[in-house]
Amino acid sequence: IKHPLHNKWTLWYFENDKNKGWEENQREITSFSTVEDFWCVFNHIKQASDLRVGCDYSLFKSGIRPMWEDETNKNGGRWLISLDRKQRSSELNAFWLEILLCLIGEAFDDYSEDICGAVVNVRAKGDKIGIWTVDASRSKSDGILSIGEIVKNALGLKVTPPYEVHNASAARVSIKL
Ligand SMILES: CN(C)c1nc(=O)c2c([nH]1)N([C@@H]1O[C@H](COP(=O)(O)OP(=O)(O)O)[C@@H](O)[C@H]1O)CN2C
Repeated sequence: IKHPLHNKWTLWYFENDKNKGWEENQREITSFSTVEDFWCVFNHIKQASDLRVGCDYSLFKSGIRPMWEDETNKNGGRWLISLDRKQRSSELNAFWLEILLCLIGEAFDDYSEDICGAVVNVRAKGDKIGIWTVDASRSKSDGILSIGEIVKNALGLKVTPPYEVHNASAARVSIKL
């Protein structure tokens, strides 16, 4: 029998088609709920480092869309790991796989409930990995800090990455627009 995961997860792919809206460019690839099916999907698709710049992968709990506007994301935020260009060849794929395994393996102990998903952005200016949590308010700060600590240790980061609140990010975009 296959080994069931605690949650069902959905993998999304974002390709930057200028003729379409951002939301239209977010495409659902597939969902899985066993360890074996995770590896089938993961071994079948391109590595993050092989994606064209401007593309993303997102892995979110099924039912949560990989966007700020989703009910479950709208009050949340993300731990944001920004890589420099040379880390694409040396660490991007290893970091992304490590984060995926933390997610499906519920590595955040009793704060795994606060996890929505994770995003990897492949960008010319430097790749990014975001771990999205459900609520950025002070009421969830110990969960956020604990998740950040586990991510920092899992990736062996020397410095603690920043945690960004989505509505600030969304506001920044609207101001920029
Ligand atoms: C529903 N909706 C429109 C919407 N909902 C969203 O949730 C959402 C967006 N739009 N995003 C748009 O992508 C641009 C690049 O962000 P980037 O994170 O790819 O990073 P770069 O600037 O390409 O490095 C953002 O500036 C924003 O325009 C980003 N984003 C998460």
